[in-house]
Amino acid sequence: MTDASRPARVTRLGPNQYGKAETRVVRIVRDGATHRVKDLNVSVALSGAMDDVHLSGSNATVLTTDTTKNTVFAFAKRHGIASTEQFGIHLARHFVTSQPSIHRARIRIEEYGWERIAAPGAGGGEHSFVRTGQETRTTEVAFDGGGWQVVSGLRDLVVMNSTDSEFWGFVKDPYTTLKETHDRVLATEVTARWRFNWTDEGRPAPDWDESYGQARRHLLEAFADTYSLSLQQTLFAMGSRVVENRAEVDEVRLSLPNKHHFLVDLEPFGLKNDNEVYFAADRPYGLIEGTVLREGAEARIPVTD
Ligand SMILES: O=c1[nH]c(=O)c2[nH]c(=O)[nH]c2[nH]1
Repeated sequence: MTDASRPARVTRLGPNQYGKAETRVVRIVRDGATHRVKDLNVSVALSGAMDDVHLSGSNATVLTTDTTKNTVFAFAKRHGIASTEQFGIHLARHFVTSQPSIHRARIRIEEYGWERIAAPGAGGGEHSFVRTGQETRTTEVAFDGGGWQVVSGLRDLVVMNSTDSEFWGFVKDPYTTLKETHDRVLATEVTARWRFNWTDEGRPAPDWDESYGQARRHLLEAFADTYSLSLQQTLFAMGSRVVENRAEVDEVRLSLPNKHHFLVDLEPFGLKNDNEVYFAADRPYGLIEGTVLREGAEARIPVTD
């Protein structure tokens, strides 16, 4: 076929990545009779010289997704799981430095918490656990052979203030029916991600577990301390509290569904509702999202995911 008679190419390959998603690994550390549990959900995404596998079907540059899953399990034994961040760093470094075709690795990790059951019987406190019903800890580590980006966070952290929340002074148009309120319930389910300014292994890494615990504490304390005139204002206060108190964090991205609590009309029953009985609606919900940045820092956490 001559060039002139060859049909014009209408497609080309755009950005791509691959890897095993959601490898569930549980690592038990047996310190005598006292056991510790790390329970993770690890997703690996690799990218690099992967044109041929898409365009010609040659798999010569492909480290299989099955291998990436096996590596997660092997590294849980070989390196242990000191923290989600440290585990992600081990994995990302391994994939990028051991395979010439892999130029970038992104490791997402969710951690599910387990608490000891303090039963009076023998051994209960040492090897029996109950899943913490609260939040899930999250981490995303990205490495391109040069710099690191670590974004940690949490999701499903449900919080409520039963007062100290008002909402008034908003736009009224022909469709507005919402009543102004000077005392409402403010409840949300926090998804937070925060970006560390640590980018290279020449510098000491933060103490990941300490950082997580403190960031979580600051989010909760700011939620509780803020006399709220809107969930947007509370969002900014929560993100600011983390950035102001944690020098290792430059950016906090928050997604806060407004879990509306509507006062129930009890008049038909001859009862007065003095801010006591609410209908907790599950949908629709207002969705308040925003990023808080350290002065001079750039927004790098994606707005939508
Ligand atoms: O804190 C709030 N922010 C809003 O933007 C909003 N909109 C709304 O209906 N209720 C609320 N509450």
